[in-house]
Amino acid sequence: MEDAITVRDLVVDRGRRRVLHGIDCTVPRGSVTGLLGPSGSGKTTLMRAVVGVQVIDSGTVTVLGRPAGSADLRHRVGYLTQAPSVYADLTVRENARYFAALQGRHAADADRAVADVGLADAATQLVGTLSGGQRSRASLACALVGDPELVILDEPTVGQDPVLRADLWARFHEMAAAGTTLLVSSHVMDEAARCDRLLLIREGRLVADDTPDAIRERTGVDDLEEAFLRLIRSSEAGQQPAGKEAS
Ligand SMILES: Nc1ncnc2c1ncn2[C@@H]1O[C@H](COP(=O)(O)OP(=O)(O)OP(=O)(O)O)[C@@H](O)[C@H]1O
Repeated sequence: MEDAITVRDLVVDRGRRRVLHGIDCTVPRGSVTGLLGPSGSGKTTLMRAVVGVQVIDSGTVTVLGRPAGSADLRHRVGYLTQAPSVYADLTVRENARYFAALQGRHAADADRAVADVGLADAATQLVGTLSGGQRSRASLACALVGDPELVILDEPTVGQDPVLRADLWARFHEMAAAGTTLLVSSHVMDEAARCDRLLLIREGRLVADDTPDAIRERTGVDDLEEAFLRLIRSSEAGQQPAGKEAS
């Protein structure tokens, strides 16, 4: 089956600086792919290119068989940005129902999305009165409410407690098992092990594109943070960066 996302030789400059230096990667359908890397490494920029809101300098980004940003992808791709995009003067439920209506979905779909992110008890609370972590989950509910084929989540678990983080990751895997493709960014390496596949990015270059087990095997360590360090060191030493093609 064709991959959900195919990125070829993607180069992006932002503010006169090269931010992505020729990224090549694929994201298989029906999987949870983690986009991991330090702050400022280019994760958001790559996600913006996939969603089609980033001006690119060269290369191609193909999403669900179409050029990224194509109008017909609008309802097929969900995007959670780092800044919560919900209305502060509406309740959680009203927000979810509003975004559901925009996507031709029903109130029941909205209510399910709210429950899925653990906000059922806060459904009637104004978003403006929520904690940061709750607001981010309200935004997540709105990104998921249309049941998109591809979901791009920029650091969805920041500010969540460990139980909620575990619940959210379980929900992501349920969605993947039902056929949804998820690309999830994080700079917390302990989330890497929760992903089916990993894209490791550093300073705008891909350091690895593989499964967690393959990365462990290649580097000879179980801890993915240590594995990531070894991959960086070997790429800095001029060796072939680890990746699918290199294996
Ligand atoms: N609008 C902008 N103008 C100029 N430079 C930008 C702009 N947005 C981002 N950058 C730069 O591009 C680089 C990559 O940023 P990006 O937001 O993609 O990183 P990130 O990996 O998502 O970081 P974080 O984990 O902190 O969100 C950084 O050096 C950042 O300073």
